[in-house]
Amino acid sequence: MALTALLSVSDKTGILEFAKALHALGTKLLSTGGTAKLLADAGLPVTEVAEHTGFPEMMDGRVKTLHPKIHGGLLARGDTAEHVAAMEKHGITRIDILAVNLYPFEATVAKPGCTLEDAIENIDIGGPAMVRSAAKNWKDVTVLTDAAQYAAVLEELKAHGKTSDKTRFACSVAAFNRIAQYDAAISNYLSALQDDGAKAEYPAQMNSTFVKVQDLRYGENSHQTAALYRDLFPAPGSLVTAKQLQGKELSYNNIADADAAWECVKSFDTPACVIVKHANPCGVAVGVNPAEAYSKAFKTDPTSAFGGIIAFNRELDGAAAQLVVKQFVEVLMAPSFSAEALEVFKGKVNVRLLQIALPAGGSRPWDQGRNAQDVKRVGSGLLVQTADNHFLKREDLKVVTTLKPTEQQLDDLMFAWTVAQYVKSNAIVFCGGGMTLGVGAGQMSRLDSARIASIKAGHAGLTLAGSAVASDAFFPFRDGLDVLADAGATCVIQPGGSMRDDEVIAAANERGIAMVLTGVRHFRH
Ligand SMILES: NC(=O)c1ncn([C@@H]2O[C@H](COP(=O)(O)O)[C@@H](O)[C@H]2O)c1NC=O
Repeated sequence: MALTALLSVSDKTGILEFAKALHALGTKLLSTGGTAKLLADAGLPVTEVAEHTGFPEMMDGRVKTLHPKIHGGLLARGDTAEHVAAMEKHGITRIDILAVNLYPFEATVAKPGCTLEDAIENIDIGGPAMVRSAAKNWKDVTVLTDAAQYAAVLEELKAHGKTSDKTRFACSVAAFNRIAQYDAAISNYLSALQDDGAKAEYPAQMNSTFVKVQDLRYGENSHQTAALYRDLFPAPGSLVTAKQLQGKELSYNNIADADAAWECVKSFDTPACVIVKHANPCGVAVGVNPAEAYSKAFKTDPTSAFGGIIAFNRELDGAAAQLVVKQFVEVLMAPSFSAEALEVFKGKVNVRLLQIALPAGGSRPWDQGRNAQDVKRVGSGLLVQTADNHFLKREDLKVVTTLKPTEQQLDDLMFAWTVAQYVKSNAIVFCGGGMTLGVGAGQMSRLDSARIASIKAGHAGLTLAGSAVASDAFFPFRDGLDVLADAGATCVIQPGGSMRDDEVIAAANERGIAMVLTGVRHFRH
């Protein structure tokens, strides 16, 4: 018996070709106003839903398909005698295939100046209702909610005259997912609306949709299970858009560390390299090319770099690859890899190579490829904040000491500040000559971070004489500054804002240090 397909789409992409192919297979076509017109104009025999139900489309299209002849045709179970009898009694035709895409609610509310009225009129009612009916009755009905599904379904129809259970079930799941996304968008929009019509930054209810990228072997530890999900529409240049070119499966910790490395390396204009261990940079440097940047970054802390996650913001070329391959590396990330670099790592089958396109607009696209919001789980709750996407400009700096920093010192301070943004608090970062010299991370006391950073520089055989230091937050007392001065630092960048700023500034003057304040803090927990 010939199949019947109901086509009702707002986005008409690919629908004509799909309808033509269905028609060629002998499928009867049913369709709503605009879609029916498109098909009829192309010469296809199509029955309008209004003609099929004997009920006109009305109320500006608010009522088109909401009719028992449509929903009975979608919901009737083929294996239930009572359902089949009801269809016969009421002259209901089985609808075997349903292709629907919904009124563009998400695109409408994304437009600047969208009114509540525009938004409400773009809430599709009949479409989701049909999709739910068809998806519930997946054993009898194939439901398509995305033009990308048309080709595969046609292939099956051509080959077998029907779709498989597996395909229909997969289509049903995709359909319910689409409805969930759609309803989440409506709920988010409406629950963010305030009395004055403005949109609240944080809606009364937050509905998020994430799509699974992959299961992971385990979580942070082997007794924990884990998976990676991505945003429905990931930002270009973000970690989840990475293509793995070779290497072992990524682990949970690999991904967390890779994200830290990638976010940090993206912050530099010039060729840069970031080496991360346990979510903290243990070596960061800029250079004339990736090879030089890597050599400098590695020197900061060769011990910690072992088994590190290494990110570049330029193509990884053969010269840099020849250097990196000498160390044990877990993950290597770059916007691209030269043929020579790929050849170097060909034999290192375990090394994971991740290629991530930098977003258009250069390697320093502050507003692109970064999350707008950060979220963190707390007991039965979610902490939400705007992401720390503050990027300091040189002109924002306030010199507070009698000694003014030189241009070279300002370069070093800006570099140190950029790195400190990606180091867990309390962060103290000694730098010089475009490289990190000592990194103190994640300590409960700033004083200890300062001590650790200086000890680590010593272990790496690096001198801190004449170094520049960034502190991610203010110095509560002068003691932290004294540790930096004792180590050999000559300039410091910090937010300021402590009750004892005067004491700290006086200490800097006393110790011959040039100090600049940013007015912005970069806590990272
Ligand atoms: N009201 C209804 O009964 C109804 N039935 C289907 N629609 C939608 O109408 C759109 C297609 O309309 P047309 O074929 O007229 O261009 C589709 O997005 C479909 O989801 C409806 N529109 C809105 O609810």
